Amino acid sequence: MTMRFGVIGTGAIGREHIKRISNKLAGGKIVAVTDVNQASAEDTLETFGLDATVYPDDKTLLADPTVDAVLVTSWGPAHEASVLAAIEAKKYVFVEKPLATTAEGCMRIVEAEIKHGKRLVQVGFMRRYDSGYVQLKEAIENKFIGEPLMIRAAHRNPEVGENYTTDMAIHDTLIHEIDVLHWLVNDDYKTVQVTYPKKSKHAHENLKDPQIVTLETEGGIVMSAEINVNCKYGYDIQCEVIGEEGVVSLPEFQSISFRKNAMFGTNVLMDWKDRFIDAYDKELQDFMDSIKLTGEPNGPTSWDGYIAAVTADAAIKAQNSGEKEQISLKEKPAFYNKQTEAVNA
Ligand SMILES: NC(=O)C1=CN([C@@H]2O[C@H](COP(=O)(O)OP(=O)(O)OC[C@H]3O[C@@H](n4cnc5c(N)ncnc54)[C@H](O)[C@@H]3O)[C@@H](O)[C@H]2O)C=CC1
Ligand SMILES: O=C1[C@@H](O)[C@H](O)[C@@H](O)[C@H](O)[C@H]1O
Repeated sequence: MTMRFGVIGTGAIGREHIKRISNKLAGGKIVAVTDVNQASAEDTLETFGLDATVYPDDKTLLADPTVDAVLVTSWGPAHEASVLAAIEAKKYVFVEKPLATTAEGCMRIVEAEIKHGKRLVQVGFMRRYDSGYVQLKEAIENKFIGEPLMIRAAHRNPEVGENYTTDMAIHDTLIHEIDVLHWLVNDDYKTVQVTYPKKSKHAHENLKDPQIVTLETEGGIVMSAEINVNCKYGYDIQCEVIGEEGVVSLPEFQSISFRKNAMFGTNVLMDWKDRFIDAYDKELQDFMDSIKLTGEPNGPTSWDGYIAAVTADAAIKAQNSGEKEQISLKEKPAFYNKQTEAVNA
């Protein structure tokens, strides 16, 4: 059976997902779109050849009985209201990060989902579907490097606009490391601290860039993540896990090597859209397939969105205090333990 999607937010990533569902993945179809910029929503019909209805807002789109699931790809501050409305309408939801911009907002979604009684929501933490990170996790779980002790990560963007602020380094950029690093080692965060190296001359006046975020887990693993969003040379994601018996590293993005003009080299990507293209495909294919198979999505949960929000809040506090800040999570509801057991069974 085809899953009929409504799309809330037809900007950069909304369009990427429309394209992959329409042209690349199996079992999905876009039947409805909306955007506060109505012209953008209308434009997707022609650009992607969609046979879809354009709605004025998320509420009217959700009232369409032909919509089985929604993609929430609007701006972060709009996510919570659309996700809660989708749960109320009993529709499946694939929501881009962040699930909500506050921990309290994420908790409202968790509570609504639990009240509904089965999982409806998947959060777009696509790195969990990237084959490089999956291989790292397998190596850690197979004890290939013994117990993991430390992680060194880097998240580098070529440049950011004037509207990118110091706290966005945490809730827009580091949020991917926050999600994937604790998942890799299956441990909970305990503390976070932020330090600022010498400022890059490419960072605009009010932006502190680069930043070093140090996360410590309950099990004592120390993770150092460099956020460097004006590195100029490319979009570069690094991750090295240092264990008692060895070290494993995230593979470089595959590209041809070249010999030319007395140089030997390889290309570095410039755009986030290309780096995790397979992972974006896999997360949405899994969303559709697992709902068809089990009636519930199988990927990152609302609880994962809550963990990321609490950790990001503590990291923003640490940006301002310069101190080591505590990360305090509420107890995980049994509802999400049950889901994890079912997935692992
Ligand atoms: N997983 C990933 O790697 C990435 C995730 N994202 C996330 O996806 C979301 C969207 O990001 P972009 O596409 O880059 O932003 P964008 O600014 O290109 O697009 C956002 C769109 O949402 C629309 N919008 C805003 N409020 C709305 C509302 N209440 N209802 C309907 N439409 C609304 C805007 O008019 C705009 O067209 C963000 O939360 C961002 O963090 C973005 C890029 C990569
Ligand atoms: O999610 C993303 C963007 O919103 C963010 O701005 C970038 O820094 C990330 O690399 C990208 O994956």
